[in-house]
Amino acid sequence: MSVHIGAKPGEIAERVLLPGDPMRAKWIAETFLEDAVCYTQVRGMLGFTGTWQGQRVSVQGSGMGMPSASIYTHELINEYGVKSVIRIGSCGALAMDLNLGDVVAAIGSATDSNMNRSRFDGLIDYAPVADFGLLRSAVDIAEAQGVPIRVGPILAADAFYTDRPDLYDALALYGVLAVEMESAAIYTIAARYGAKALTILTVSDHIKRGEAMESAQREQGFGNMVKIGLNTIIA
Ligand SMILES: Nc1nc(Cl)c2ncn([C@@H]3O[C@H](CO)[C@@H](O)[C@H]3O)c2n1
Repeated sequence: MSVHIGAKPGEIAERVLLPGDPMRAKWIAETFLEDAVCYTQVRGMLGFTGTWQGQRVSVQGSGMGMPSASIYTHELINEYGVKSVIRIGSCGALAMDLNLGDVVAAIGSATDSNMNRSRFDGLIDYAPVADFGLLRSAVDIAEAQGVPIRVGPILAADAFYTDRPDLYDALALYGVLAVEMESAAIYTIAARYGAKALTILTVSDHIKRGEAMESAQREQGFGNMVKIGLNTIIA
């Protein structure tokens, strides 16, 4: 086992979906995977391995925020030989032409986190980006599933509650579609250690319009995203 994941070698598939919420990892495993087995309950951050269309896939909770997501991404790749990760989660929309329930694929991820700045002594703004092959597959698969998918840059923020909504307005002028809290770390660590990464999100809130999804809507909306994620990671 690694410091934060209680799996034995070989118990985690090379392809891993990363929801932030461990209870959503459980829901995905129980709803979509065949023969799902829980391989870790360390700190309540559940992980499961099963099969999707006959292919081994794992689903691992990452927790909220880049420090937590960094720990799980690092250990999955470096201790368990994971080759590709797809974050699936929720986001708050900034773009006015996005609506609740829309699906977004993050081509890149701006961040206010210091985690990347400190990697380069604050001298270089590293650009965390998605793996192109996973992104292309996700777009093709989403279209085949009849689910429109919006591709663009997002913001991975350290704070959920911000005092600076004016900065979000400025980012929207540069085409930033939405806000979440993990993608920049997942992209950076996957690139650093030679794995592929993608983030697919469902718009659960509209920050500018002050709208939020009802919980029932969330489950249905997330189902489309999960299927896109599963079909993409085995493609
Ligand atoms: N900053 C932020 N803002 C909004 Cl409006 C969000 N909507 C969903 N999330 C995601 O959901 C969790 C916070 O509820 C985080 O993991 C984050 O990635 C959001 N994170």
